Amino acid sequence: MTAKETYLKGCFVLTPQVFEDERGYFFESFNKETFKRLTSLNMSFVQDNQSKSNKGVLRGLHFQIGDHAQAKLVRVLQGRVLDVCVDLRPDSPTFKQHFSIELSAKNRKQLFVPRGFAHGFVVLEDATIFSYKCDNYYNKTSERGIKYDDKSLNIDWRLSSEDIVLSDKDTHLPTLESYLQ
Ligand SMILES: Cc1cn([C@H]2C[C@H](O)[C@@H](COP(=O)(O)OP(=O)(O)O[C@H]3O[C@@H](C)C(=O)[C@@H](O)[C@H]3O)O2)c(=O)[nH]c1=O
Repeated sequence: MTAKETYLKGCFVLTPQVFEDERGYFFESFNKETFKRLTSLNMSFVQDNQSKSNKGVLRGLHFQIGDHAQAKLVRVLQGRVLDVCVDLRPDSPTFKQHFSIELSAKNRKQLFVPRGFAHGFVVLEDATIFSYKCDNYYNKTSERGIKYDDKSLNIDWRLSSEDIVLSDKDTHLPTLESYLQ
């Protein structure tokens, strides 16, 4: 496994070491000790989530607030996404800046999204299976979000808005400016 910190402090891209042989492949998708050695973070993940979506589905930008804030370790088991996280830590030098990366079953990359970030992804292939670990439990009343096409964030989602499929909830998310007020 290798880990590279992005320009957003505490946000890492991880790439596992893959062992291939005549049977197929093997890799450690998460190892608490290795993760700690590479990132200096002693994570205790408590919930694993999985979702399946077709091309064009965009989930995000989501986060939980207060004591229910979540760090997430995200990856793709099948297919391909463009994954995006936004630094919403008011005291961070990169407040309101975002990082995006293609995650796929092929590249096996993982993104570690710290607490205090919004997170979302757009699916680039049908039947994409997305999987993530969270260090805090789901709490419905603490859920918040920012609209994916927020003008001030100016995220390049690669797909045009006509090709993007949102949940009803995600259609009605506020802009960053109105959320911060
Ligand atoms: C996130 C979540 C949802 N649910 C339920 C609520 C709802 O009925 C159904 C679908 O939920 P959502 O529409 O919120 O699912 P989704 O839009 O996939 O939400 C996820 O998006 C990505 C980008 C994230 O970063 C995640 O943290 C999470 O917010 O699943 C849980 O039971 N546990 C959970 O942890």
